[in-house]
Amino acid sequence: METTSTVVSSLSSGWFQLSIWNLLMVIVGLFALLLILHTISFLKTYIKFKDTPGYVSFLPAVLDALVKKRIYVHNQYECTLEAFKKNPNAKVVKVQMGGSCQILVARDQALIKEILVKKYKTISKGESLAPVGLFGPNMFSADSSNPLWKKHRTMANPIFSSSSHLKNVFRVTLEETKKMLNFWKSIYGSETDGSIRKVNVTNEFKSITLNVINRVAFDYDVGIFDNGAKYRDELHDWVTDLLTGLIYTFVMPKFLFEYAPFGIFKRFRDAKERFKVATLTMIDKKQKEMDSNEFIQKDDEDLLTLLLKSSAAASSEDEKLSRDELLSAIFIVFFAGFETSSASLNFMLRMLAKNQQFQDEVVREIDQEIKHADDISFELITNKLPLLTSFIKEVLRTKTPVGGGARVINSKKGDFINGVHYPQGTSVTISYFSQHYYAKEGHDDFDPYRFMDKKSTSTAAATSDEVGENETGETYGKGPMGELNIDFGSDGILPFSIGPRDCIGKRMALLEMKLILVFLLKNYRLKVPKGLEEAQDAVPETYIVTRTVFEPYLIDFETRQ
Ligand code: HEM
Repeated sequence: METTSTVVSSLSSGWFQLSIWNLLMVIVGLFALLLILHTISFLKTYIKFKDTPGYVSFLPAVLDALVKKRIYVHNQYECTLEAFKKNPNAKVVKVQMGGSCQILVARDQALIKEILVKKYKTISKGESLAPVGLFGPNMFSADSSNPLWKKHRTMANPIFSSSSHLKNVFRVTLEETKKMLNFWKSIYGSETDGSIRKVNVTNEFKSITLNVINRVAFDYDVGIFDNGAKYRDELHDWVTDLLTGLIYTFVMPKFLFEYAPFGIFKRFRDAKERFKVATLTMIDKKQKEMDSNEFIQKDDEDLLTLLLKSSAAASSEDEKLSRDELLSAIFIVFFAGFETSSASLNFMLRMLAKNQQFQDEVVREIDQEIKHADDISFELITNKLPLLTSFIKEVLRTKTPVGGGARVINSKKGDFINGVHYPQGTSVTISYFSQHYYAKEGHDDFDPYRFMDKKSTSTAAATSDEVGENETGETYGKGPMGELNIDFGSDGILPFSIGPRDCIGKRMALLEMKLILVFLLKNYRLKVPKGLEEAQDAVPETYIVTRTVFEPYLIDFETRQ
């Protein structure tokens, strides 16, 4: 009996030892197989792009970023700039990480124009940004050859370009800025002279840009400033879950977002559902309003009204907008329309608070033009205050909000870039980040006067109210934006990209940001809070989607006497 049990136990422990050993062998074997496959893929890619100079890492992109302790997107931008620096004469470089490789373009305005303007249909978005189409393809995610893109872009264009709509942006922004200051006073408290201290501008500007985009584009009042800090925080958390989850969908398996009952996956699902319900309610409310006799025709109709009207007028079912299409159109304007502007404003406020002497000069410029904050006019914002305009451009240059525009070679025959042939499927990115570095030599050399002497070289319709497109789709004319216009030709920067796929909201963003700055500077002196100078200098910057900070910027708003 004893002998039998000893045999059994020694057998089973032997089997156990054997199975652990086997398991280890399987893991080592799998790892070796993965390594071999990875090496083959790395070598194949290396050989395919061997003629293009650049940055090469054996590690896949996620690991390369981990090793450098950088956020994934930020690492891509820094490696691109490194590649350009290492190859001082190159206009085209590569960034190869593991088996994937991007071709990147900067330094040559003619080449950038050729790709973004002339070739926008062949070197286009492809499916690279498909995940941004959360509720189906939209203006941002759809390829240039997709008729949906042209349809949505054409419908939305008047909202973001015409004089009457831009004046609406002006009016709404001014109203919201005043409300924002009262809101700040209620949550941060104010001193007897009205000064407000240690305002977390990184967080606060999200509220105003959210409010403005919703009112302007959808005639919908989110009302953040009419409710307390709790409502604001809850709304910010919801929106953050939606946007963070969206970014993760680019790099993590899809099924996690559909089924995983925990963490960001669940929060993202909940946020998406909440967005859907809120938006459909908004659509139904607007539709009811339009169906009722009380509907008032306005010449600055919002995007939602335009979309619903054009869908109602469509002659065939195909031309009508489905509910998902409407949802998707609304989502993209909301998504693209607030984070970029609030992040840019954050850096603008910080630069002004940090550079007191420069702030003096800007304030002098504003004081020379207007006596009182009530005198701020559309004309003042669009056509005057050249120093402030130059400052805004310099912040957009050095703190490039969107670091690159990803494209894919779509034509079967491939395409030539700078004389080199690249096959179909090659990822080609215009590196706005690197272009801004080379645009005026010296990315970190912050010079707010840099753009003072640059006059726009836009030829057609420079003084008219119209903004148009030439035969290649390049926008021309300053239109209602007057001098508040970024011209790639003379300024050398492209924070809003150029060509038919440029930022549809660029005029709105510039107007909104400059108006908020003028209103704040007319009423307050911006300062870094006492005792926090060093800590604020040390706040690290990064890119998550747009350029941002790891910790918030805090600003004192001291009432001007
Ligand atoms: C400082 C603020 C902003 C910056 C820096 C910015 C930047 C950009 C850039 C660089 C692109 C092109 C991306 C690419 O090359 O693929 C873009 C596209 C776009 N932006 Fe903006 N943006 C800003 C504000 C806004 C606002 C306020 C809206 C409001 C609607 C908006 C809506 C869009 C849309 C819909 C597109 C896609 C257009 C298309 O593909 O046809 N953006 N933006």
